[in-house]
Amino acid sequence: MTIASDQAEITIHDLTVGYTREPVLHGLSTALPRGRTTAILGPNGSGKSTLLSAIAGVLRLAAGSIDRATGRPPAFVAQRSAVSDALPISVRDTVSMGRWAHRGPWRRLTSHDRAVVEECLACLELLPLATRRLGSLSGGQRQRALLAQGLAQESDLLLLDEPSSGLDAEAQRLITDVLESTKARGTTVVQVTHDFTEALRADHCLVLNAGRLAAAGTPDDVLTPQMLQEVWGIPR
Ligand SMILES: Nc1ncnc2c1ncn2[C@@H]1O[C@H](COP(=O)(O)OP(=O)(O)OP(=O)(O)O)[C@@H](O)[C@H]1O
Repeated sequence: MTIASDQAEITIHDLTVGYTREPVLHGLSTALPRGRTTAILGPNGSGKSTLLSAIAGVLRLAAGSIDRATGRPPAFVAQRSAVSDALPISVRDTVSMGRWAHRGPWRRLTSHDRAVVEECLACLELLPLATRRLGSLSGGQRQRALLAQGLAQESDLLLLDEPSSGLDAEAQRLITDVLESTKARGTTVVQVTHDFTEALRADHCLVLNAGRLAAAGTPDDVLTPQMLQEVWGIPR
């Protein structure tokens, strides 16, 4: 499925990007629909997180372009392993940092900022943990805190690297519900995932294989038995 240019939030043209001189992604061109959920799938090392980081603007492109329909900075929720355990900040402070995108670092938050923070804590069921140190939380609790920080940015583009991995069923359901209501408010959600069930709920899928785009389209179009065999080696 191709996304019409007036329906695209992100248009990627001939993207080549990597960390060393050897590129990880090679000549990738595609578009991601606005106000919808896109799942980025592929085997380990296929370049999913690299693509997400490139969209987030934290990697310098070796060639090609990534264009946004809107100019607002995206909210980027990295994998939980990217966040140091040593940070001596509370869960509420962590979520408040999401407001820096609007206010600037260390500025006093307005009453509106504080209301957004409390709303994001509540929607991820974090109010009972709000005064706890981020580093003292379990992995799943911390993952929820980082998602709440991403939501507090109120960006129209939410980028998530494996938001549900390692979570119990209840936390996964909570995150699914939160992402659904985020999309319902018009936010474009892009998430890296290894979970086919999660991908089947997305509106759009990108499949990467060895740094190249293997397929793009609706889950039904893309997650075919042939694709599962070709990319993941899952027997038909
Ligand atoms: N910071 C880095 N420096 C150098 N190489 C990196 C870095 N991050 C990733 N790579 C390399 O880029 C390639 C793609 O990695 P990436 O993390 O994008 O894959 P992925 O599809 O997200 O993998 P996974 O499913 O294991 O999370 C891998 O070969 C990896 O070793």
